Amino acid sequence: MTWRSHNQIGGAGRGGGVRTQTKASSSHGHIPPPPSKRAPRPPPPPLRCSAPPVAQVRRRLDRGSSVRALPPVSTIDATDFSILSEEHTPSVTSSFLEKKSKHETRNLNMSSTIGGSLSVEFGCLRKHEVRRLSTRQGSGRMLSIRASVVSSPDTLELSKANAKQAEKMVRVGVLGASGYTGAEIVRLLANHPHFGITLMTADRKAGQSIGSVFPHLITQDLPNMVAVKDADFSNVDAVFCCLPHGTTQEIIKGLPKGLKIVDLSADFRLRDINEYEEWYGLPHKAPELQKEAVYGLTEVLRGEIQNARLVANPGCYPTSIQLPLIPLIKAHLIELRNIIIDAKSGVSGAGRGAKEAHLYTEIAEGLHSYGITKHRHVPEIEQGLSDASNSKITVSFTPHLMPMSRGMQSTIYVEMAPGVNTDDLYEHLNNTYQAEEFVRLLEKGVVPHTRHVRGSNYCLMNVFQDRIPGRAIIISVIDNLVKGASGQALQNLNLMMGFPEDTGLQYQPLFP
Ligand SMILES: NC(=O)C1=CN([C@@H]2O[C@H](COP(=O)(O)OP(=O)(O)OC[C@H]3O[C@@H](n4cnc5c(N)ncnc54)[C@H](OP(=O)(O)O)[C@@H]3O)[C@@H](O)[C@H]2O)C=CC1
Ligand SMILES: CC(=O)N[C@@H](CCC(=O)OP(=O)(O)O)C(=O)O
Repeated sequence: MTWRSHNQIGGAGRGGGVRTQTKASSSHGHIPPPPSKRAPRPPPPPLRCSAPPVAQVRRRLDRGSSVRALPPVSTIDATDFSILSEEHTPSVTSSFLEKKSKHETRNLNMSSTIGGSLSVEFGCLRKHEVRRLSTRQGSGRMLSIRASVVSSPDTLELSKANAKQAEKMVRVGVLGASGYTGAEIVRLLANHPHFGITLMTADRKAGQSIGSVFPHLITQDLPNMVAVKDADFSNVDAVFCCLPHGTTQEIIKGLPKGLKIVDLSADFRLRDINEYEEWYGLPHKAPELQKEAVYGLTEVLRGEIQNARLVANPGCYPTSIQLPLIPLIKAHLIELRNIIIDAKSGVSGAGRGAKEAHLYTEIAEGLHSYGITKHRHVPEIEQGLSDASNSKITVSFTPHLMPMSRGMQSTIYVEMAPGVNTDDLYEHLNNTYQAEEFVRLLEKGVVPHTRHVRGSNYCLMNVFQDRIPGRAIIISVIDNLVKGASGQALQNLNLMMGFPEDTGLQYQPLFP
């Protein structure tokens, strides 16, 4: 019996899934693993940056005695767990376990609440990666384990693996670290096991420390921000470019050619540079790089992103809109005409720079429509939808500013194809995204709200029947700064560097 795991549902992380297995109890309460689990395993392949994770650790939980870590079957940072809390319902006993300090014993008294016997196999845990998995035992009891991995001091294999990991640390530059998306990159990388920030740039705030610009990041021991012109890229393997559009093309053109780049601006998103010039009112200054750029809508273009050097990270509105619409268009479930999109954004979507339209007095206590018929995300949305249909699609799109700091909702009105109903749309989206970590269809009838994704990389969506026959309403929500910007950018750089795409992104939403 297998359970859905982060890696199994995480796309590029599929290389190693977290699996759990339950077993019936023996008279001693000690159940040997099934024969297939006991067969000698081949020696572990070496850890490589570009390889999917290989480490596995197997633990066996025995009735009333202990949680025992079996010897690592491969190079692994092993850790232990202690009971964090227990929850009881008439049919379910849940034990929430958490990692013990790395110097504590591996034998933990599990108490009788666990019952039965359980073998839990964690695939591919990486240092500092946090996973949660649940398994229902034969008795109907539920065991939930929240695990993270730290260095285990007691195996030689382990320290070798750690040394290899350290060698492979990716040195990351954040250009525009004093802005909202740059700060969000710094926050996300604080828990990334393989990416370390070696360079940060700013413009007006050049020369300042991260703690002075963003006190919430004071705990991060990072270099001071420098102006781009003073940046030393000799210590950098990859950059997140979090700069305003228009300034980005020339800066990226001047970067060393060996760098991997994820550009969060709009400068490389439109394949047609004439279209860029028309919608952005600027000449394109790096058309040759435009040809190389890969559009970074991760769940749709994962294969191309993996091999890219320069990724154009999608805009926040286009992300929330294309994720539900592209699969429906590809499957011919909706008509290509009369797609109407009503979208709302938190004010952080506009960046940190002071603008009159974004003053508290302009934003609070009201709703602010803008960019009607001419928002610069229209060509980006239409490019993605047209690619999906192999024909030119046009949409009606109206964005709004909401009196909230972060969050984005797109409410999308579509006509269904003849003979198609909302159950068909639901089933198709469900099938499309069931293996994805970060895109989730809610249960039927449940309404996605921006508060359900705050601070996380999730896109939640659902489909509703309109009162007008043949029409459906799709609601999609993201956090504009995470899945709409820095989170998706990190997902992409993970892929480009050969790591599971969810690395460093396992944040649950902050609620309430
Ligand atoms: N905010 C969002 O939700 C999203 C933003 N994006 C895009 O990501 C990019 C960054 O956005 P965001 O972080 O919100 O923007 P901010 O305005 O908050 O930050 C901009 C950053 O760029 C620096 N900067 C400004 N002008 C220059 C320049 N001429 N040369 C070098 N550095 C400069 C700023 O430095 P300093 O502070 O020192 O002046 C700051 O670090 C933009 O292209 C934006 O459109 C994409 C998706 C969503
Ligand atoms: C609320 C707000 O102002 N949002 C921005 C879009 C944010 C975004 O995705 O920007 P890029 O396309 O530049 O990356 C806007 O409407 O221009």
